[in-house]
Amino acid sequence: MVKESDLTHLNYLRCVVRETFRMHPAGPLLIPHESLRPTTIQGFHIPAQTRVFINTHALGRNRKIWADVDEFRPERHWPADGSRVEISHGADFKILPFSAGKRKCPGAPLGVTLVLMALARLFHCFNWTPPDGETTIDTTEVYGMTMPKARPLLAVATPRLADHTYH
Ligand code: HEM
Repeated sequence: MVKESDLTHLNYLRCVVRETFRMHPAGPLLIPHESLRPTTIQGFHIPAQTRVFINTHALGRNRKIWADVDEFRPERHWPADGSRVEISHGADFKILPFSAGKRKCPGAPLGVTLVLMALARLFHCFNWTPPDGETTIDTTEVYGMTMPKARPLLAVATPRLADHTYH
């Protein structure tokens, strides 16, 4: 069974999770913040006490940053030097699933570990197919403070390991 110590080595799975957060961030506008003092960022003036939203959903679909934005393509995150794929934001700030800075999600390491572990075990233990008669899995979302799926996920799990593994 997959162990926590395996997770740093599962680089393709890490790409899958990063790509999922690029396309489907849990909070599309993160949590609203307020500027304490006036500032200017890349020519945009932000007065003090302005409510600021970070549109991380738009960041993940920004065509100046990403090619083929609507394609789920985990390989795009594969590091040329073989280093570990970063799922929280890296130095380039190209995705911000947990926000950044001093109010960044303090649960990010735990969140990343739980998501990786759940997926790793589900992929290791089962083959997954769409329900009978369907060829794809519907990933349409509802926009709001969070982004739940529009329709419940329906997928068929078939065990792929020896029986005793599941007890
Ligand atoms: C995949 C899982 C998770 C995601 C995608 C996520 C995402 C986020 C985001 C986007 C924020 C807002 C940051 C901002 O203010 O801009 C946040 C805040 C926060 N998260 Fe998470 N989170 C996850 C898991 C967790 C876990 C497991 C915990 C606790 C064990 C946690 C605790 C918190 C807390 C306390 C804040 C508020 C931080 C503050 O305002 O200073 N999160 N999270």
